[in-house]
Amino acid sequence: MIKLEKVNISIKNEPILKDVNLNLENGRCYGFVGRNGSGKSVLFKAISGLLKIESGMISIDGVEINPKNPLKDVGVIIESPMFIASLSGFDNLKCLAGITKKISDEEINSCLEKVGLEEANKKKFKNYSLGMKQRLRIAQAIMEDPTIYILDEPFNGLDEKGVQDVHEIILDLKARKKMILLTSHDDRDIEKLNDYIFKIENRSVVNV
Ligand SMILES: Nc1ncnc2c1ncn2[C@@H]1O[C@H](COP(=O)(O)OP(=O)(O)OP(=O)(O)O)[C@@H](O)[C@H]1O
Repeated sequence: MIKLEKVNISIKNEPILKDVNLNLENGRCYGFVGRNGSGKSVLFKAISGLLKIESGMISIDGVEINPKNPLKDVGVIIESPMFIASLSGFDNLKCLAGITKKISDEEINSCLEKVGLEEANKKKFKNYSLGMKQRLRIAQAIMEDPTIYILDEPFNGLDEKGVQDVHEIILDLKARKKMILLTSHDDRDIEKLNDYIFKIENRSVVNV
């Protein structure tokens, strides 16, 4: 379980989130909504351990998460990962998979297939369209089959088929009892996929 207790976050002395308390359990999908700039990405970065909080505590199963001890076993889409422009989609994923050496080439290919990039996986990343880049980010987040998924706007730039593919991927993750944190500006994604919805408003996170 991921727990946030009285979490306060400021960036450059500007308070962004105040007194956030959350209990996030395995096997659930949590949707976060809120206006542009309300703090969704900042919250996701803090939960991932990519950002230092001002006060309070973020923990997983009792162990503190912070930039010195970031969340592990997690697939993250927050900022653009550093894909290499001159490499194909497959080679980019192979490079990243090489860090942990957990998965085979076949598993990478099956992931590319899941996100609908089987045809394009030999094209260089620099020649990918916006939607293809987003599909590759999703493949990268799911490829090692982590337990937790932190997906900030995973539907950005996707066409209708792409949105449908990612819905199916998320429903499959839910069926396999993964924890998913999700943001989307489209209420249809949020309503279809999430068990719980939180709104970020006036620096607070409230139940919807
Ligand atoms: N690196 C940064 N430096 C300064 N301010 C920042 C930085 N990152 C985020 N912020 C500020 O934190 C606030 C929350 O930003 P955040 O990106 O979390 O919003 P969001 O809810 O994800 O918005 P959107 O829906 O547009 O993606 C904004 O006021 C933003 O300007």
